[in-house]
Amino acid sequence: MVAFAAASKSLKNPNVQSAISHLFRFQSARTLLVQSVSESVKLQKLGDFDSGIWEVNLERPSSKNAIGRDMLRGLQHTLESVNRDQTAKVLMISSSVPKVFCAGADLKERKTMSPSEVLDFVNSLRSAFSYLEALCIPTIAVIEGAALGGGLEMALSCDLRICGENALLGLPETGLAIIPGAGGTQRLPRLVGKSTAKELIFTGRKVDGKDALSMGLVNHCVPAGEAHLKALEIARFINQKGPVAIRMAKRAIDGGMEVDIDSGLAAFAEKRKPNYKGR
Ligand SMILES: CC(C)(COP(=O)([O-])OP(=O)([O-])OC[C@H]1O[C@@H](n2cnc3c(N)ncnc32)[C@H](O)[C@@H]1OP(=O)([O-])[O-])[C@@H](O)C(=O)NCCC(=O)NCCSC(=O)C[C@@](C)(O)CC(=O)[O-]
Repeated sequence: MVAFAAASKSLKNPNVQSAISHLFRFQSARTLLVQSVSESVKLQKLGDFDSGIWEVNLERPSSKNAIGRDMLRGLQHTLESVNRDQTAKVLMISSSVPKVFCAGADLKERKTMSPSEVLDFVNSLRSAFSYLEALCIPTIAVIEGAALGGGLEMALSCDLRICGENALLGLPETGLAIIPGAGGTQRLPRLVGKSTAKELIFTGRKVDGKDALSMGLVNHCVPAGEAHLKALEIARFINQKGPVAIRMAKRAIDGGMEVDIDSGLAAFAEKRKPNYKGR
């Protein structure tokens, strides 16, 4: 009884609380379930106190996670199952291929496609990224290494981006005589400003993690190899909050950014979608 009282007293000590939260922060996550949606896309659900944190893992080493038709289907099915399941609270998107997040569209497969097949593919990729952006729960892209072309466009569709210092981010499409067709021309300027986005897209320049942080392209840049840990730390903070409040906050921010502030607040207060004026 005396020992119990002493233990509960020490639990109230701020130093002990801080040590516990430090331990909690660095405790590695336990994966409870791995679902293989396609050969190159795996869905992991973390367990124990991380229950609610889900992770999409890109795993196509032969092409540095370049997205072809099969991988795109896997991604679409995965995102749909995440959106359907009320137990999912936060989604991380990461790569199990060293030194790369995603190399963009599969350019080898592209060579085998007819012009109309290319058009269909790019439309589907764009829709998949819009679906990702509109997912009802927060999403975090975990970027170690290259996130290029469609790979960066996927990360831009997430709510947060965490990268390692070794990251290489860019939209090199104009060098291939195409444009970033999966939303990069729209999402990059909204994040870093019109002029910086134009410079990056016109020149195809690739930036490292530190530069990406300084231009607001990522939320955090951490030492190489630590992006996953940082993302998990943030996912854990989100996971402790009220899930309905988090979903509503995401809707309010995303919906409100499209309209002027008064319309955004009115729509939120009346629990309706904003009335968009004009096109
Ligand atoms: C990622 C690094 C830095 C790794 O650089 P690295 O580690 O030096 O690896 P690598 O360059 O030796 O590549 C390893 C293997 O991955 C393949 N690979 C690599 N990337 C792709 C790809 N995209 N498509 C298909 N295969 C790819 C590459 O061909 C090679 O295959 P192998 O020769 O061993 O058989 C380098 O490989 C690289 O720079 N890749 C190209 C990145 C790029 O240009 N991405 C833009 C693609 S276009 C796009 O995304 C268009 C889009 C989505 O916006 C709109 C649209 O669809 O039209």
